[in-house]
Amino acid sequence: MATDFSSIPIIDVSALLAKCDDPKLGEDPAVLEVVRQLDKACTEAGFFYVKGHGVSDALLKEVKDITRRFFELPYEEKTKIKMTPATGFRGYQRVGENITKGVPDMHEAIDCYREVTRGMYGDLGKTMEGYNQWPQNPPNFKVIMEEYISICTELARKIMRGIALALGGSPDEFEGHRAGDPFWVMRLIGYPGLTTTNGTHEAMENDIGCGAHTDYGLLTLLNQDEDINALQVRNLSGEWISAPPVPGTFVCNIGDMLKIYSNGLYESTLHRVINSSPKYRVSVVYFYETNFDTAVEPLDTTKTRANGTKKFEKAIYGEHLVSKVLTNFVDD
Ligand SMILES: N=C(N)NCCCC[C@H](N)C(=O)O
Ligand SMILES: O=C(O)CCC(=O)C(=O)O
Ligand SMILES: [Fe+2]
Repeated sequence: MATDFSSIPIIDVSALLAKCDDPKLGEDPAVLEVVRQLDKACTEAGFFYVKGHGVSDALLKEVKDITRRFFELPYEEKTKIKMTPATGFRGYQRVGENITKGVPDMHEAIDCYREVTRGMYGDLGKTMEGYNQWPQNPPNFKVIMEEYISICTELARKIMRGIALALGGSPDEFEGHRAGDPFWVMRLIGYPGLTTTNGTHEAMENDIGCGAHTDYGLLTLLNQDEDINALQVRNLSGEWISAPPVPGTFVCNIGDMLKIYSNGLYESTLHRVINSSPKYRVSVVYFYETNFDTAVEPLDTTKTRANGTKKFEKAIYGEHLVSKVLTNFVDD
C-alpha cells in the first residue's frame, strides 16, 4: 500500500547479490539490512533505485545508445520491423500508436517478448506466439540486447529472492512454478522532446509520453537517460513525485503480479512519463515476470500479515498480459 512518499529511496543491493544463492541467505546481517530496505521501499512507494547491481556503466549506456541510433533512422527503415499481431505484437510502433487509457502516448518503441513457440501455452499463449524482430541497423543490435536481457533476468531473479524474504517467505518463493521459468518483456522507448518554434516550446498533440499505468508482472528494471527528468510516480494523495535519473542505477518498481502475491502489502504504483525537455529521451525497460501460465494468488505468509484475509483472487499472468496487449494499440 502506497503512502505519501515524497522521494524514492536508493538501495545498494551488493550484499544481497554476493550471498544470493547461499542457503543461509536469510541469516546474514548485511543481507537482512538490504531486505529491510526493500520491504520498506516496496511498502511505502512500490518504487526504488538500485545501485551495487554489478551491471557495467558501459552496457547501461550502450543499450540506450543503440536504441537512440535506431530511432534516428528514417521511418521507412524503422517500419521494416513493424509490430503486428502476426509477430505476437513484437516490433516497432510509431509515436502515438501505443495508447494508455484510450489516449495516444507520445512515444515510439520496439516491443520485445520472450519467444513463444506455436502451441507452447495452448490458447492462452496464442496472442503472444512469435519471435523478436531485431533491426539490421545499428549492427550487433540483437547480440547486445540479448546479452542485456540475460543480465537483467539474472539481476531481477536475485532481487526477487530478497523480496521473497521481505515478504516473510523462503528465498525460493518465486522459483519453481511461480517464476522459475520467468517470462520477460522489454520495451525500447523513445520520447520526442518538445519542438521549438519561434523560440517558444510547443507541445506535440499532447505532452504525455506515457500515460498513467501500472506494470503487469513482478519487477521492472528501468534504465533511463541520464540528463532528463521525465518519469513521475503517484503517491497516496495523488501527487506526482519525480523519479529523476540517478546515473548508474536502475529504477525498480513492482508490477501487478507482485501486488497480488504480496496480498496488497506492496502496491503496483501508478507512474507516467512527461518529457518536457527539448531533448529526445530514451529509456530501456526490462520487465521480469512470472511463468507465463502460472496462477498468481497471495502467498500464505502475506495472508497472515493481513490478519488471514485474502485480498485478491487468482489471476493468470498470461491472461493479464494478453488483455493489456490487445487494448494497447490503435487500429490502423
Ligand atoms: N509491459 C508493460 N508493462 N508495458 C507498460 C506500458 C504502459 C502503457 C500501456 N499502454 C498500458 O496502458 O499499459
Ligand atoms: O520510460 C520510462 O521512464 C518509463 C516507461 C514505463 O513506465 C513503461 O514502459 O512501463
Ligand atoms: Fe511502466
